Amino acid sequence: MPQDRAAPEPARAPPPPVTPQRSARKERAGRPAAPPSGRPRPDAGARSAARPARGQPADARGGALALLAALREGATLAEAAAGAGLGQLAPAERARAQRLAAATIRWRGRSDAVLAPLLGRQPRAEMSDILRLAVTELLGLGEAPHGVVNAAVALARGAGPGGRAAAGMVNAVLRRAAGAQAQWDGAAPARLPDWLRGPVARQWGEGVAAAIEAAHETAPGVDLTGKPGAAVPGEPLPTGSRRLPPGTQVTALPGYEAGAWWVQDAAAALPVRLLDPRAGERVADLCCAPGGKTMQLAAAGAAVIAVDLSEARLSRVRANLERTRLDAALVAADALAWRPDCALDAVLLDAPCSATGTIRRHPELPLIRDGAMIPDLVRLQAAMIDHALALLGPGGRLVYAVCSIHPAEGEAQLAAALDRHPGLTVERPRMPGLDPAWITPEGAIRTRPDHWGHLGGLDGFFAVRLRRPGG
Ligand SMILES: C[S@@+](CC[C@H](N)C(=O)[O-])C[C@H]1O[C@@H](n2cnc3c(N)ncnc32)[C@H](O)[C@@H]1O
Repeated sequence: MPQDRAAPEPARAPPPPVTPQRSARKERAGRPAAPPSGRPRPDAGARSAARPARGQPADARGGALALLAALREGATLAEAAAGAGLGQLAPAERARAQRLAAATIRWRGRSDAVLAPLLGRQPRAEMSDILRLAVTELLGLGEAPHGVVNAAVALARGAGPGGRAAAGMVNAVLRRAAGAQAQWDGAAPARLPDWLRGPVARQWGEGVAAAIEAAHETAPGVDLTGKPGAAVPGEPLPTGSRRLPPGTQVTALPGYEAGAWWVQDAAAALPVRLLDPRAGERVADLCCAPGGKTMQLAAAGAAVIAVDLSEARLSRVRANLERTRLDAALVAADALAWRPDCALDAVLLDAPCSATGTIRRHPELPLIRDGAMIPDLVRLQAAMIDHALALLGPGGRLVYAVCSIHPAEGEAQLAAALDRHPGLTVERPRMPGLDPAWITPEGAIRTRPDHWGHLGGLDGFFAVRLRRPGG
């Protein structure tokens, strides 16, 4: 993502887990983890765009184009960057390539508005990417026109058959685009895709849909959650998290080595605060990786069983627990098949979802998803809620959460769960710092990317605390 950091534990999974993952994977006995383990920054100066050798990007611009090409094949930016897309680029160039690609996607509404009147007909995809990247650099990042235009022309020339002919068009279009700052500034942000915009606008109105689109143009800051009493760097946020500027390198900050805190969006930190775990309580974190919420639960002193389907992703939970010297029993299992040996006091279900609340950090998501997965996700979430409730003792509590702004995964999911489970009650949030406007009429927490605009926004999340009857 645009952040130039060796993200050791992002709050959310880098590739948004939009596909329901279920398999008849054999349950493995839990064992305790080993005890003590942006707005994209303007880049200085245009650099030369060397021609890629044998398909490998030669510099950050070539890398950005390789990432944009991978998105057309359905990859996320993180997947593309982790794969072969960036070839042998040095770390600083890789980071710059990622920032450029993310900025190009984030601001595509503006670059398309600038380019549309300058183009006779739509160029092929590679040329469109070269043009959008260059317009983003010129008008979004304020880079020097001659360097940006020369680099784009060189990239166009090297872009396969027809490249030499297209280079003339790229040159002419960009020389005119360089003077279109007013069109850029006045353009609308990229629209949400219809499959998401429709439900969002029906739930909260056209104005909110537009505000969310505007919020998606801003790269998120880096939020930290600390252990109780720990000194945590960054500006304090009302809900207890701390915020650092986008792109902050966290590994050099005080407290990193000591494991005093971890990276977690302020919205992602709310579900565990809503659950309010107590020392000694038996709590399951049913979809735990990469472990931001597991660490919160463990730091509160709960006896945590952290379950995830993916062994590979569980290894990140293990590494995070080691660094923070926190403890949880890790279980690789399908949450729908897993059962503890005795009833639980509480369950945190941070369910697989469309991840549409995280478009600020995954700006490519609207380009690579078509909404077809929503019904399957809703069915999986409902089955997980039912199973999670069955794991609780009488009076036990369940927090259901999703990093989604699709109401089918949040508000409608809650209504359906209450219909299926007579006697189940919603417990309204009582945490400090919560904006009362985020509490729904039913008593759930609903954050959206357009909230906290004055503080830099936060992810879209839905979280609700449910209590089983009895106890
Ligand atoms: C939204 S992420 C969880 C983020 C995590 N709670 C955190 O705060 O760091 C969803 C997780 O659900 C896991 N998952 C998906 N299907 C699952 C299933 N059937 N059983 C258990 N875990 C599952 C995925 O591997 C992914 O790690």
